[in-house]
Amino acid sequence: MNKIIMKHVSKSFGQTCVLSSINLEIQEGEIFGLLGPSGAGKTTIVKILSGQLSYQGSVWIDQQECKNHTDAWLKTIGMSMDEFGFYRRLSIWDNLCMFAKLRGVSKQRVIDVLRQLSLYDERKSAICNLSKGMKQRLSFANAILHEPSLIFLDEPTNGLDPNTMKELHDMIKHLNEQGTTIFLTTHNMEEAEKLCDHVALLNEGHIVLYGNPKALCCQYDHLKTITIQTKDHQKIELPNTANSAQQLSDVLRRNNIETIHSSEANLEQIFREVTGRGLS
Ligand SMILES: Nc1ncnc2c1ncn2[C@@H]1O[C@H](COP(=O)(O)OP(=O)(O)OP(=O)(O)O)[C@@H](O)[C@H]1O
Repeated sequence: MNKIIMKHVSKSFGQTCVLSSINLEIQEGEIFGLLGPSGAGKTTIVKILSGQLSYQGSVWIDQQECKNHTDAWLKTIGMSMDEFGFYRRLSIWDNLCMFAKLRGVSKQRVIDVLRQLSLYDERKSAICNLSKGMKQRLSFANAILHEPSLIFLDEPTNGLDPNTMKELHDMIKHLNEQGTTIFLTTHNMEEAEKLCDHVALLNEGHIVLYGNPKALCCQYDHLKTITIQTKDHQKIELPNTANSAQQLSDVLRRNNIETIHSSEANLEQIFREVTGRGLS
């Protein structure tokens, strides 16, 4: 069943068209990744879906057309965005308790979530003294506090070190296993390949590609490569096609191979192939 449907959604700021006739379907219970370079329009889509921006076209969430997002509906979604929306001088505890009260969530649930995200021992720290990773975890805590069925995560791991990123990925997967639909944006293709059931690539306000990350990588067969490290320390990269057979057999005949491996196309290469540009 579809959790979100977008039909011909467009958005302009003044004369500038930022999104052009976006059509998307996000299934209930999946992790969906919206990928694209800076300025592609990812945050604009999240803001439209979460009722923060007007738009042309139509959006359905849970089979209901979203023209006016009611307060009751807003309680069914969670959001973690770059602008954290916390009071910087207040503590983790005071901030979360305030949001909990607004959503009718118990203090026990605040304690449970803080423990789950390893923030309980830091609960008295002011927001302005937190590291980037702690702020991301806190933002995530706030998004899941009221146990929503749909969560928007806008670049949840941006700027995090690999360990903190892995922790957050585990939390996202855990939440998804419990049935929560996750809509995340990222420019990190590796993250998308690891986490997402489906991805859409957004470029200059258009969806240029949609699919399951692994299926897309198989589909772009001609981007597969063979990498050979020779005994005399040369690195040879060949496309994984029949045309490379001659070169490969030459190296083999010379008995000059130290290591050899083949690799599938990745989303970064596919994006470059489709748009003619990189992601950063
Ligand atoms: N309120 C606004 N007024 C005018 N232009 C805006 C507004 N919000 C976004 N834009 C413009 O819309 C375009 C898309 O912005 P958006 O933040 O959606 O991109 P993004 O893909 O999320 O980028 P990033 O990865 O850098 O966050 C950008 O050119 C941005 O400057």
